[in-house]
Amino acid sequence: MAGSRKIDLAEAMALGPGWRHLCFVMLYAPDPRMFFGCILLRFAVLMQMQFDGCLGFPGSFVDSQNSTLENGLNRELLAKLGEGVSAFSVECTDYRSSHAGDNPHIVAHFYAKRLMLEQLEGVKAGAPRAQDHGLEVLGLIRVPLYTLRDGVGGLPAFLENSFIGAAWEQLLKALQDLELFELGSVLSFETHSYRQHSANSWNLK
Ligand SMILES: O=c1[nH]cnc2c1ncn2[C@H]1C[C@H](O)[C@@H](COP(=O)(O)OP(=O)(O)O)O1
Repeated sequence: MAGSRKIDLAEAMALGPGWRHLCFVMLYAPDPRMFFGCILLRFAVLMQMQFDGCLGFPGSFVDSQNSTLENGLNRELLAKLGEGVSAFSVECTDYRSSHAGDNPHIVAHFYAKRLMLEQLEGVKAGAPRAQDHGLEVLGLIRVPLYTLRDGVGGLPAFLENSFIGAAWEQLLKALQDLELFELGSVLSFETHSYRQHSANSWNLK
């Protein structure tokens, strides 16, 4: 979906039945714990490993004709992540952005939902019992929001993985907008991941 444009929700919903709606969500929670006794974890941010080895966010196409996008997304989360998601619901008032691409006619909606750490842990604990676990979704991944002393380990190395669709851009934009991580320290125009993804950008500005 290269060359997509940012649109607001009302405009997206007025596009008509020829358009399909993709919804994904980044679940995250403040995490005050320390890693190895010296690395502050800051936030727990969840992504998932897909069946094809790519990293992405939970979600999929949702039916926008018979219910709201958020209801469709919440049902999808139940199938992909299991009963742990019944402790909350994603709402249109949460962090959200929408991008429309004309060929094919798809609108991609990306949400971020802030949870309490216990809720996030509940999602992780329940995921192995979800309907799609082990088939489409191989497991939940925690995004490392730190850099190791070598300057490579942690988030910079994580960003070199393979990501599906616009997941790489969505992750970075959300980390930046929600001020979960200071990206300037890990992302330079020289990095492989930056060059790789900016060439296939969804222009998520
Ligand atoms: O996390 C994501 N962020 C952005 N785009 C994504 C993400 N995960 C998948 N995708 C893209 C890839 C495909 O173009 C569509 C649909 O993927 P999926 O939900 O796997 O749909 P199917 O069941 O395969 O139709 O979204």
